Amino acid sequence: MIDTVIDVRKLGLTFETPDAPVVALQDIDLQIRRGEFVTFIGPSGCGKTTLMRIIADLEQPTSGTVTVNGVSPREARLKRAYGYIFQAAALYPWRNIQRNVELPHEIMGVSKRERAEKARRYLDLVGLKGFEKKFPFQLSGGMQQRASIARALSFDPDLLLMDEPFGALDEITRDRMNEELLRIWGETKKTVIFVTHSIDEAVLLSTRIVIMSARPGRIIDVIDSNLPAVRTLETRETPEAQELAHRIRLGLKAGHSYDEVK
Ligand SMILES: Nc1ncnc2c1ncn2[C@@H]1O[C@H](COP(=O)(O)OP(=O)(O)OP(=O)(O)O)[C@@H](O)[C@H]1O
Repeated sequence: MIDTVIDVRKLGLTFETPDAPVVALQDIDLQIRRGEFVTFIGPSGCGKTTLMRIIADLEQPTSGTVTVNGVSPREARLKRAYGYIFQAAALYPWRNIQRNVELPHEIMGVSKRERAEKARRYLDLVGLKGFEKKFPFQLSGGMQQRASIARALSFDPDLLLMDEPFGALDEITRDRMNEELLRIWGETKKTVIFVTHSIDEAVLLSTRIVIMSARPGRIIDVIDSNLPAVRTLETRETPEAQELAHRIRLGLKAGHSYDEVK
């Protein structure tokens, strides 16, 4: 099994627009190993989503190379090598939660019994046991987001791409989701790439923090976390965590971007 899950070299993307070219990403070099939890943090517009979209084959770079598990993003996508979780839960309102999780398996021709079993197992993992028959509108935002996480996990991808998945949630729900995610990550040992605007969230979750600068988006610092592997919400209050948060703040400031970050 290849240990380097993501290998990004000299990556750049310039969008051609009617006014002027927009240099979204420049000279990005990044390697992510199996089992890491890597967070991208930086000001709005620095290219975090674009970088994630290139990894997911939703956008093509204009220079440089990317491999996912040793193959091109396109091949990785066709092999369903990753799960992609967006900021807003993308659930079908006319299907109950269980049938939302089942849908992609249904399209792939998985038997009714097998897909029902999968959906139940992953809904249970994200703490939604007992809510299988509810429709999205009957659930809170956090529960809907957990349902989309269950759907992404149900393929058992080794890699999870999470683009500000908890950005729209209130702080209490967000804390719960952070705990939930720490637990799932601890249990499943997946590689996670996570985008956030929150320094606290980056500190709590990551094994490595990638700080990006304002446009053109570049990596200005990569910080290894020295926090213990097993964490709770209280870990954020430890001196080590405070020190890490401070280092992230300094990194963002060095990129002249701190004022734009919450
Ligand atoms: N299709 C596109 N055409 C032109 N410019 C684009 C396109 N997509 C993104 N951009 C620009 O590229 C830059 C990076 O955008 P991106 O969405 O990746 O930033 P981000 O760091 O994820 O921002 P946020 O934190 O606000 O989500 C921005 O300046 C954006 O306006």
